[in-house]
Amino acid sequence: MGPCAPHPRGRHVRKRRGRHVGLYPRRGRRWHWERGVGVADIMMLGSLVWRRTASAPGVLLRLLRTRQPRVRGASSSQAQPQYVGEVSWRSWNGQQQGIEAATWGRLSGPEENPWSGRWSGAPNAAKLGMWALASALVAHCYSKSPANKEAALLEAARTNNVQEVSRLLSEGANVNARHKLGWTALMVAAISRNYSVVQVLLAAGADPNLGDEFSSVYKTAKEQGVHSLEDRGKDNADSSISCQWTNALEFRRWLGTPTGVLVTREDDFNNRLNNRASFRGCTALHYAALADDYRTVKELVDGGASPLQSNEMGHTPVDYARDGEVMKLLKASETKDCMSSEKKAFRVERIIGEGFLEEYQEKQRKREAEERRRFPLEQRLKEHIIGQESAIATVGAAIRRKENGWYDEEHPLVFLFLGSSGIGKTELAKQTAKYMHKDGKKGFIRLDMSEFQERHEVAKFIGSPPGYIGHEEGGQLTKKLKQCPNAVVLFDEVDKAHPDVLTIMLQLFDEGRLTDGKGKTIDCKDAIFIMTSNVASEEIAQHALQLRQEALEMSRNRIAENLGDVQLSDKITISKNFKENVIRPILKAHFRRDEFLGRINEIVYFLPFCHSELIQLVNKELTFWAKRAKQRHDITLLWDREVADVLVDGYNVHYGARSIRHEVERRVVNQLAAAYEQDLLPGGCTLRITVEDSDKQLLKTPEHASPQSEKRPPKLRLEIVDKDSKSRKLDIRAPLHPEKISYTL
Ligand SMILES: Nc1ncnc2c1ncn2[C@@H]1O[C@H](COP(=O)(O)OP(=O)(O)OP(=O)(O)O)[C@@H](O)[C@H]1O
Repeated sequence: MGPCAPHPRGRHVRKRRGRHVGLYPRRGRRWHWERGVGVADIMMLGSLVWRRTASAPGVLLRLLRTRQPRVRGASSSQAQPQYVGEVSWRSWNGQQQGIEAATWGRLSGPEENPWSGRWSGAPNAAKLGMWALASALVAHCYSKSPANKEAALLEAARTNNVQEVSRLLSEGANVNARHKLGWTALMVAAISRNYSVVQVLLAAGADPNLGDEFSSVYKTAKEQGVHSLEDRGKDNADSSISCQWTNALEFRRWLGTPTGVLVTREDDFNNRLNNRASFRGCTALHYAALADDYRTVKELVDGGASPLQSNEMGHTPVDYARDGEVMKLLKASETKDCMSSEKKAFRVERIIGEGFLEEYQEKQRKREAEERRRFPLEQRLKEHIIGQESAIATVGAAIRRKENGWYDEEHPLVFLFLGSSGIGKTELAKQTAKYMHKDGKKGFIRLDMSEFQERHEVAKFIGSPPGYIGHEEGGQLTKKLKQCPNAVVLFDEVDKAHPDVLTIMLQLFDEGRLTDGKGKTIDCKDAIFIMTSNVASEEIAQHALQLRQEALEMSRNRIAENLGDVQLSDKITISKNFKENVIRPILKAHFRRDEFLGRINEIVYFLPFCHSELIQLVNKELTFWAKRAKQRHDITLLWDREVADVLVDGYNVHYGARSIRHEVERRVVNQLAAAYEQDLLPGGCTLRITVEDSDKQLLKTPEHASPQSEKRPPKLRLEIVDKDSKSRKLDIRAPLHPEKISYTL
């Protein structure tokens, strides 16, 4: 590498000085070194060296060797730079890199660079001492930072630096550590076709069945609250030299400035993948198949990667393989999948034999049964659904029967979920699908039955017969069921469907199969069908509220009578009598056929929320906004216990959890947005939501039932918590009356 062209001087350059101090990004990933070395330069060199850990000592030594004494007397008028020396090393991307040291007259004068004056007067020993100190600092930082080891491991895996990978692993780098966007070193090595790195990583215990947490560029950017693309406009606003863009970007990355998700994915992982596609759940084997690299695929399969593992889209590695050797290998290993998750054995004997598949499936079944025992479905559902315990128990029990083989194999499971809007019917169906099909999207089919209200819309459901318009398209249900015959199928608002559609559904529930417009029969006895309806929701809600009231009064009476051991319980059960004498006649009148109701395995009742469940819902909503505030604006959001008591007042039995969400948006998020707009929220501040002191009294009245509280609900206000834990009220102006009224809801 020869001396590079000096940086052009002149006004244009002068304008840019503020951004590029000391080391100047140049075409071809080279960097200038200016003679007037200052603290900023040393820090930048430190950052540079830190990122290229393997060659750090070499860089510094060579740098010290090549440094020459400054040419005395150089002034800003002496424009010609003098070449001093250069250093080069293998960089993080395997390319030759270099620092070229040159003297620049423009910067050597003390009037332009105050540091240079000090440097020129300092003895050589002091300069060397400074360098030694800088290198010691860098080495210290490097040796202390475990995260850095992992970052270096990812980088070495990408650049096929086997020695560096081995060194880092021997120094204790976590072989399964993830990049901050979600992939592991094994995935990087697989997509980069670096099979020898794959070998080393597997031998060191890398788990070949970990799934990527990166989805698509846009989704990941949204999840992480990061920009999906680099902010080109801002960075290049005053740049007229297009060739500097790439290097300026890398310059920022070296300095730790956040870059966009797209750039990070392309630079740190691979730049040949479609950035719109979703990669969540892709294992190293998926990536090796995508890279079409036989040796890496073989290493991974031999090392215990499961060819049966699906990603979030439900695709296994073979779905990504091209026809040829890789495809053959994956297909062969699908039948003799040697995965052993218990032992994490990375060199597994190839077991070829007729009974292997059955043996593997039996093992898999046992593993799943064990997992179910340890972490039952009900428990998982309760993590996402507040209240609705009897609905969760009913669904959980039916699915347990099915999973353990205690069910009628000839018919699919059919549920009817009844209850008012926004109380978790759809959510329960979604979570059940997630449980049954892990993250596979195809495992959940949702059809809005209000789209099938007319007789002619039957064709949309199962597809038109030959000769009719839309025959080729197929039906909405049949098309999806074909892809996943054991899916969880949600028929939303089934009461709105045309009777002819109900007839088809009856056939489906009864026989467990369906014939589409093309005459093809789909067997779906293993599917789970869930219908939801708001029919009779008013009756159910009124009955539940009445039961709750009775239970409350009973408890109060017992307390008044001084009977010990009184427990206030919100749990109520809908009686069989009510179901038979009130609900069934309503359903019968609506669906007009007994046989349809007869094919439903379980009618599941969803009840209005009680007070404690409402408090949980409010806290869930506030937690959601607190996370957002932290991620997007670096604001810590806290709230007093009484705030939840105030917000539950927004509950409307007809809109369920949605009414709570809207109340939180109206009374809290509106205030936050207004305060933010009025620049009252400094970054990194702590905010507390409280009830106005004067209104706290209102909350002490049971259920806020006093005539006064009916007129005016207690007000909520925002306070900023200072470092000394003192709070001060925010004076937010109401947007409609910017001058006069304070905004307290
Ligand atoms: N019991 C609950 N626990 C937690 N969140 C809930 C609960 N019920 C509803 N939600 C939330 O409220 C929203 C609406 O819920 P969902 O779609 O399940 O309502 P639904 O009962 O199916 O009503 P609809 O008939 O109007 O569709 C969802 O975002 C859901 O997360």
